Amino acid sequence: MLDIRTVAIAYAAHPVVHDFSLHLGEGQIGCLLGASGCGKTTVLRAIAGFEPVRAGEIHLGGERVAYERGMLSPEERRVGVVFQDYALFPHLTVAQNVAFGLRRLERRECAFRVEQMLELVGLSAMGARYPHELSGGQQQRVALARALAPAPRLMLMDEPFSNLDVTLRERLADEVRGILKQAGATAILVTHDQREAFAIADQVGVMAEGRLLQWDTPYALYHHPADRYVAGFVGEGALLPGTRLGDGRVRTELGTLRLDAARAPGDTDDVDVLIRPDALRLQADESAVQAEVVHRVFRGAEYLYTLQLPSGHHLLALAPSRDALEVGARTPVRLNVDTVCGFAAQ
Ligand SMILES: Nc1ncnc2c1ncn2[C@@H]1O[C@H](COP(=O)(O)OP(=O)(O)OP(=O)(O)O)[C@@H](O)[C@H]1O
Repeated sequence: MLDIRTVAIAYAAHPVVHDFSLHLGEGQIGCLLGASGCGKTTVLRAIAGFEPVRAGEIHLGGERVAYERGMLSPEERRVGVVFQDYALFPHLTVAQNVAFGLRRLERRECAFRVEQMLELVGLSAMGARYPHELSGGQQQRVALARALAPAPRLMLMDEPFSNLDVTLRERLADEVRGILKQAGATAILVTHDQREAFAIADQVGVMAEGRLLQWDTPYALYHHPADRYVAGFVGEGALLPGTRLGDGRVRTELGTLRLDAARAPGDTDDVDVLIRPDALRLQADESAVQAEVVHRVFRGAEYLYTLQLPSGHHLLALAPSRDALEVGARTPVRLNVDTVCGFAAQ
């Protein structure tokens, strides 16, 4: 449905996005994730038709909509856009807002479509209200219904949850995922919140400085990051030095492990392996390596511990908060994985 091929985008003389390619299938939800200023919104604007491309091509549903010397207008692309601030019309009711993009439809057909959309987003009873009479989450769902009503080829959402309470975001992201899937929509959204990205998307792209570093499932991003930056940006964890043994294994302070074959760290013998907090078991048998708890953060069900190994290296570990360890306590630790990602040591 969406095919971006080696696209470059610039503002005047400033290149902002470089050599950017991705593919999103019909009915899939994609998400661009990255630090502030990395170019996420710029990519979204280019897909929508608000920004030209300097090189490469964008194809939507098999049709070329942007290339170096030309572009279709946003209307011609038939994309739906949901902005950060919802951009609802304050003087129109909820139903009139949703009907806004349906002016070409005959009246009865339009009313039917509005009803269908409000039902989809769970706001059937609110059609006669005005936006200011709704909560932030409800307004966001109206914006979604309005964008979905004309059945766009692609939905684009720029930080759709950023105005909402942090605790609500993950739940809403999951709810919106359900709505988009039920509507059979293909969508791409932008966020800097990885929990949100994981909750909503089938495919997530991590961007840094205008480049797409990895375009993958949330699971693969977490467990098989393409490089050190992605490893550090997505999820928690620490890098532990190791020495390659030449048979696809690596020796570390916590034992000998297999290296993830999909992420071979090149020719180097010195590698840093990625240890996620869920890969460590604390209070293991006494023969395991002894670590000291140097810090801990309460997470409710779990504590996130910072552990110091005898070498002085620090690791992060998650463990049930009921079996709490105090700062200063010593605990035997073991890895409960036998394959790890390794990156060339720096
Ligand atoms: N209209 C513009 N003119 C010139 N430079 C711009 C313009 N819009 C954005 N930029 C620059 O382009 C770069 C990418 O901006 P963009 O808004 O795409 O980043 P982002 O990843 O969406 O950031 P955020 O998460 O903060 O919204 C930034 O360095 C920004 O300063």
